[in-house]
Amino acid sequence: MTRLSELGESHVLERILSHNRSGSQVIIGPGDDAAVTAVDGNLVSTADMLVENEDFTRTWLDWSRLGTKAAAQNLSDVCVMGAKPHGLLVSLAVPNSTEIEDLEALFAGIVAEAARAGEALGCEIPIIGGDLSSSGLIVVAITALGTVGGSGTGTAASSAGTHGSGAAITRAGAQPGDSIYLAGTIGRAAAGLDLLFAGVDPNADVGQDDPQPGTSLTELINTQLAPQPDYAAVLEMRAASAMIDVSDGLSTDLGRVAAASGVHACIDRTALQELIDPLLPAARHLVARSSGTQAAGSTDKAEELALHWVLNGGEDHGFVASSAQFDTPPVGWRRIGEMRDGSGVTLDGAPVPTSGFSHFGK
Ligand SMILES: Nc1ncnc2c1ncn2[C@@H]1O[C@H](COP(=O)(O)OP(=O)(O)O)[C@@H](O)[C@H]1O
Ligand SMILES: Cc1ncc(C[n+]2csc(CCOP(=O)(O)OP(=O)(O)O)c2C)c(N)n1
Ligand SMILES: [Mg+2]
Repeated sequence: MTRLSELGESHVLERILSHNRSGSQVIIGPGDDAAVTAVDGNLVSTADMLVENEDFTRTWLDWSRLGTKAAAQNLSDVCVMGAKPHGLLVSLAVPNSTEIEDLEALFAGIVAEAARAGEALGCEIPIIGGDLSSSGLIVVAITALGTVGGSGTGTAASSAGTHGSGAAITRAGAQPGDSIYLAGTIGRAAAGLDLLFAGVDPNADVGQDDPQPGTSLTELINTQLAPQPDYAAVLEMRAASAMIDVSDGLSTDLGRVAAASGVHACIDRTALQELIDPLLPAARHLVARSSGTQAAGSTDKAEELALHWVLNGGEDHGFVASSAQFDTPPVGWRRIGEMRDGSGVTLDGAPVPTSGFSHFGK
């Protein structure tokens, strides 16, 4: 085990970049003052960071999964714009005492998730640069770059894209009459976070003899620690009027689409039941732990908690899109409601308050 303080910056860089892959669009990669890439189309850029104690804690820290999460949260943002990613800039601040093997695991996690996204989207996504610094707290900040509107480079065709968005799919194109679709999951990462905060043993018996795939306690925790967005689903959503990545929770993120588009998003509770039911064993377990009993009424509380996770939990990086172009949902998507005239978000007609995550608490 070698600490970064024993190696110095250039050797650290050499070790971590040994995990990187090349990309055919890279003209100048890591090593010069800036990277140069050949792009075709309009540039799409996004940045998201993971900060220790705000987005993860050292107690749960697994460096490889931290890399997965940092890459996933950025790649999903590029992808839901209907763009194809072509490079990542990775900026890291870590303590001097960090072991190089851990930093290598972080990089390998980023590279592996970029490869998974690249495979789904038919592109190469190398790390093209970044920055290193030392800090008491761990910060992983990634900038992801992609393009839309080139000669066949976008991932999805947008009906909104023709109206001044450079072929990108924005939050602002939803129309009354559009169906609302969800790809991937919502609620699992939030359940995982509550399990982690409660210190639940992932192997605890919660009466799930045969859990649905992805919903054992371990898998819920893993969705929080290393989300796996369904990038390929975006390729199936060929005619989205609006699209967003659910990072802060459905209530907040669908609310953003409704506000930007000037429509009312009506969610159908029946459609959410398939997302709620698999979370009930974890919810019952947490409710029973906090009340110390299996008291009557805890079933209602568990249902309430599972609905809360589904409505307000982000971080699975599910995708929400609106479109009027499909009779049946495209592969990988489920219909969860409809856009109407008006404003705000409702669940079976009842207003859904915006209760998703906000860094500054409000
Ligand atoms: N420090 C900043 N400087 C400039 N723009 C920012 C900054 N932080 C956030 N934004 C922009 O505000 C918008 C909302 O940010 P955010 O909620 O993080 O979006 P997302 O959920 O898609 O990551 C994004 O377009 C983002 O680029
Ligand atoms: C230790 C810890 N506390 C709280 C959370 C919950 N949390 C942190 S960030 C976040 C939402 C997504 O993060 P953000 O930076 O807002 O991503 P963006 O919306 O910018 O994509 C949530 C639910 C967490 N994952 N870990
Ligand atoms: Mg962000």
